[in-house]
Amino acid sequence: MSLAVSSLTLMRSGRMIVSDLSFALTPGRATLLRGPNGVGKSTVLRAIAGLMPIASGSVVLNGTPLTDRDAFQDQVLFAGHQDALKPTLTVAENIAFWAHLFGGDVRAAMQSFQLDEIADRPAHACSAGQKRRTGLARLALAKDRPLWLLDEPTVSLDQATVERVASVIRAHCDAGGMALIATHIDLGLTDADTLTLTRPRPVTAAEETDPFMAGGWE
Ligand SMILES: Nc1ncnc2c1ncn2[C@@H]1O[C@H](COP(=O)(O)OP(=O)(O)OP(=O)(O)O)[C@@H](O)[C@H]1O
Repeated sequence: MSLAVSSLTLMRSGRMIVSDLSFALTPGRATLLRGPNGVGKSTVLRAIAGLMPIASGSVVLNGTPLTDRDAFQDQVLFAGHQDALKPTLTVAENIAFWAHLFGGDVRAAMQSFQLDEIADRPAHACSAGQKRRTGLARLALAKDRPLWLLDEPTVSLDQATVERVASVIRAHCDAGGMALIATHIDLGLTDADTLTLTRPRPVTAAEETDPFMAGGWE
């Protein structure tokens, strides 16, 4: 059980964002993905989640390559900047919807993120923090997915909920899971590993005119 990322290169709109990145995650460990704004943290998480193409390199999770799309993604939970809520559905309905996808216990997920009080509120009528808590209830549903990819999971959350999220991540890792977390906020995961991204070298004139690179993907 592991995630192995080898020589990963990622492009956005013809610009090289990440160059030749290699790292491995081992079961039972959380890794904080660090680096300044715009360095590519979300890009790395989205690429591993299969949400954007990779230019070169390989990503293998528990022996399954990223290119084996369904088998790979069945092992991954991605929680991005957006809360992925359906605005007209209530909080409870949104969580029930995800439970169809991930399995898990809707009531326990709601309790875990203290959502009972707002269970019947349409998502569009929730505050930013309530939306985020609802979105994070996916963590309680997707316990069986070994790899969690979390992009700034605690933005808009109060301190108590930040600690709650940290304890859910800790429990996931204690059960043998892996988590890769981009965050500018201290989650209190004192024993987590750290992976710091730095900017790739500037794009050369030759690369600028290369038709493959100039094409872009977005
Ligand atoms: N949709 C897009 N199309 C093209 N380029 C993009 C797109 N989204 C982001 N980028 C660029 O990709 C680079 C990496 O962005 P990314 O969001 O991965 O950074 P980040 O490290 O997560 O930043 P932050 O800490 O601000 O969240 C940035 O230079 C950004 O301008």
